[in-house]
Amino acid sequence: MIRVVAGLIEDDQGRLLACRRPEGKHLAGKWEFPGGKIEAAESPARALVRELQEELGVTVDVGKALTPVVHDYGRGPIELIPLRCRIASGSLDAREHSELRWCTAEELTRLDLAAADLPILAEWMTSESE
Ligand SMILES: Nc1nc2c([nH]c(=O)n2[C@@H]2O[C@H](COP(=O)(O)OP(=O)(O)OP(=O)(O)O)[C@@H](O)[C@H]2O)c(=O)[nH]1
Repeated sequence: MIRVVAGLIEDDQGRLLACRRPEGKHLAGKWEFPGGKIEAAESPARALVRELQEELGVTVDVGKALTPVVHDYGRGPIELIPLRCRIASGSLDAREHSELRWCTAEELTRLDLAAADLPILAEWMTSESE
């Protein structure tokens, strides 16, 4: 199964960073939490640090994991592993997304999120902030 890590990046106001998938990719136009495929022999946390450096130009401190979600968009199952994190250094640069947006919980519920992210958002909304 393809394993994918997704970063729940929180700011000081308790908002999360949502990222919009660009045209030409699977799920174009949908919003997601930034991250990507975990490479062989790589931990989810290590993969998240690498992916967020590549796609957003930031270094993150990785926190707690939420419950992984298995989802199939019709191309085979993926396991999406959510990790809470915070930006430690760097400034955000949308290198692989069409748009970045800091969102409150209420704003996130109104975004057109990728289906696999919906249970993750629901769990995040009921969890205490670290
Ligand atoms: N990064 C990321 N991927 C997600 C999320 N939710 C979700 O369903 N995915 C799916 O996980 C897969 C891996 O994401 P990716 O960003 O590394 O892959 P990709 O689009 O570059 O490659 P692909 O088009 O071959 O799948 C994609 O099919 C993507 O749609 C999410 O919140 N973050």
